[in-house]
Amino acid sequence: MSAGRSNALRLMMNSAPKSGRQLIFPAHMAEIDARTIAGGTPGIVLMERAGQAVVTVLRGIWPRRPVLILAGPGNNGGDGWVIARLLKEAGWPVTIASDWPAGALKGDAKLACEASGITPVPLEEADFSAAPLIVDALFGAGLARSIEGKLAEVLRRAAASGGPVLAVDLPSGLCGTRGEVLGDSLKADVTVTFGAAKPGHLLAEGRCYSGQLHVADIGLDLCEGEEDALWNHPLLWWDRMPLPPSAAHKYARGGLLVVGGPRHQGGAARLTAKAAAVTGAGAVTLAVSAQAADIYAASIDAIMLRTVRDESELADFAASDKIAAIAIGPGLGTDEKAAAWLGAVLSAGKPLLLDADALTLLAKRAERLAGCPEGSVLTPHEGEFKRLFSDVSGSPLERAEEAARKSGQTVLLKGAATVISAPGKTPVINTRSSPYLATAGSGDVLSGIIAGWLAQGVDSQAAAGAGAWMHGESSLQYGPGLTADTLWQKIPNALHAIGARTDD
Ligand SMILES: NC(=O)C1=CN([C@@H]2O[C@H](COP(=O)(O)OP(=O)(O)OC[C@H]3O[C@@H](n4cnc5c(N)ncnc54)[C@H](O)[C@@H]3O)[C@@H](O)[C@H]2O)[C@H](O)CC1
Ligand SMILES: [K+]
Repeated sequence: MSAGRSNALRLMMNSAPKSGRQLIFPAHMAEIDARTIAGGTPGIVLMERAGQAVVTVLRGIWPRRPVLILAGPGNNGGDGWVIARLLKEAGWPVTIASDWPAGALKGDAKLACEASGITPVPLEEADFSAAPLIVDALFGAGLARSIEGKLAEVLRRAAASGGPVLAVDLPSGLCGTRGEVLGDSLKADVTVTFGAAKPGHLLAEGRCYSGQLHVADIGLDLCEGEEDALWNHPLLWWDRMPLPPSAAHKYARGGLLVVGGPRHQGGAARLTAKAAAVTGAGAVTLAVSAQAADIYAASIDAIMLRTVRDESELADFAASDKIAAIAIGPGLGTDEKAAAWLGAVLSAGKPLLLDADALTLLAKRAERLAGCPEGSVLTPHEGEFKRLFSDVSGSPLERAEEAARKSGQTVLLKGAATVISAPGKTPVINTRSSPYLATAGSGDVLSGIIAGWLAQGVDSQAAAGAGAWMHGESSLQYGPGLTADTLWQKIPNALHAIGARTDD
């Protein structure tokens, strides 16, 4: 990416540089914390900065009001004690509820507690009746087991109070690695985390429990490239996307073959083809059988239609110079003919976008997965994933990574947070999306966007990352009333949003 393009993008997206997209597991963050302390920054200084960062966010959102801080036995609780002291110094009415007074604390947390000069009330006596602003500093990165008993009870009382909640680092009870709630947790309106977001803030229940996420820089010794995952953003892939040269020719901008299926399923492949064309593939051709051709022809304008007699004619066309990539699966069907057509495109050696029925067919004949051309993308939802990789378990992040390793391809596992994993590469988590995307045909549009980039020569990981982000951005631009029929019309808005203009 030229410096101009990069800077323009940063300005346009109002975003931090790429390092701001790092995701770090809690256990890894503890190592970074220890490294930073060993490098000469005392732990109490980090805790002071963490507390100060929380107070800055808190005061930027809420005017002065009663605050109830729930403080735990470890350093998350220590942050809570720093926050209590700083708010008290600023004249805020602060109560701290904790079963761990100074005598029960160790290290920096003990220092922070002693410096506050505040005596805590036991958690059981925490008074939520006035719906105070609740600061959840019970457990953070050190959560080691399920929250149960009277700790779960205090979280339930806090939730029932109706007061707003700010979580320190992680909502207590939320697993920062997998995003699952262990026992019980407290939904936060705002979460302030330190150094980098954790995968658990985004995966599974994490997004819903974390609320608005703020990442505070507290001077941790965090290196570029040591992240466990990346949070999807155009900064991760935009420099790998082509913009059309001034003298562009349609085939030079990428020929895409979309394989259609039977008459009654025609809509899916058409949506894929339209989305690919809008994404910038210069020439999109739908290949269909003679029996289905009239149905397909009825509602495509800029898409070319090619009637093929059988799999050998399809294989010849797929292998031709005009085709740079192939999308297959949406509306393909799962009968013998569909299986034969899938076999025909597998043999062409072009990057494939494999979705829907193509994944179902591959699950039935696992040896075919090994025959997929390098640089292909698989886009399973949970059900398709289970059929295709029945022996792979774990969190979405772990499963996508294992599936990418096994298949040798880029795997995009769809979900509330979509995970993209390419063999040997850092996985990417996409949360740019809207719930309105949960509608029939929306996946066909995603396939089209990814295939549109593959046809333009973009590598599979970048194509999948861009696909997930643009699909989500298009849905956000659309808002309520979204249907997959017209979602592709918002793809240009998504391109504009990321600054996809040719340079003057
Ligand atoms: N580098 C940073 O990000 C910084 C983080 N800070 C804060 O420190 C916490 C992590 O502190 P740690 O002491 O490691 O863990 P916790 O405070 O989260 O909890 C450990 C404590 O809790 C007990 N425990 C764990 N799970 C349970 C449970 N389910 N029920 C009961 N008790 C439990 C465990 O035995 C320990 O006693 C991080 O989140 C940040 O908030 C620093 O302040 C700045 C640098
Ligand atoms: K917490």
